[in-house]
Amino acid sequence: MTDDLRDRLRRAFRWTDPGPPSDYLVSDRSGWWRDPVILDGLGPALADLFRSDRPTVVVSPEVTGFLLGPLVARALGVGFVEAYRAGARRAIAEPMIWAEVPADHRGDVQQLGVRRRLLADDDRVLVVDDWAATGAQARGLRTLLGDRYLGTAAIVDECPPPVTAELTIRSLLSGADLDP
Ligand SMILES: O=P(O)(O)OC[C@H]1O[C@H](OP(=O)(O)OP(=O)(O)O)[C@H](O)[C@@H]1O
Ligand SMILES: Nc1ncnc2[nH]cnc12
Repeated sequence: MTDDLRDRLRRAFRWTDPGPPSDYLVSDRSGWWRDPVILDGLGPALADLFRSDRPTVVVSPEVTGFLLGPLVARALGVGFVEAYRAGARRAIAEPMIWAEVPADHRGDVQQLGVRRRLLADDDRVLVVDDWAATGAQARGLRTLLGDRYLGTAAIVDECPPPVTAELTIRSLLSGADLDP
């Protein structure tokens, strides 16, 4: 089943060329969400990467994580917590836990924050994201979550192997699976 899903993910993915002045290709992941078989399979497939670690909650960074995280949470039978990017919207008028996200694949340093009341000290947190490029979001969320961090489940992981191992990133595809 997971091999079928991997094939489908490869087929539904495209690199797009934004044209000058950009000199790199941009990932187009929209075909993943448009395919009902992929949408149905992603939650359970990502959940299976960490099911034996018994997560009690899923946390994902905005914005694509808000789409994917709840699918995985549902497959695990647990709840979902949003991790907001500082400055992306109006301030949230509640006590938050913030952590710095080191420079990511765009070179941006950001802050991610979650509502404090939604996480218990003994939660076992699975981070879910569509893509791990440098591991910056995973690293920022591990800082934020501390001992509660179990690891990160991603559709694509193109981090260097030591980063993948250090941050316990597990994925359905590697960067090489999507070579242009
Ligand atoms: O490993 P990193 O270097 O942290 O990169 C991974 C992040 O990059 C993407 O976010 P992006 O802001 O490009 O897309 P999104 O707004 O669709 O989530 C992706 O969704 C991850 O959150
Ligand atoms: N959507 C994406 N997120 C992170 N890294 C990427 N590299 C190429 N596309 C990407």
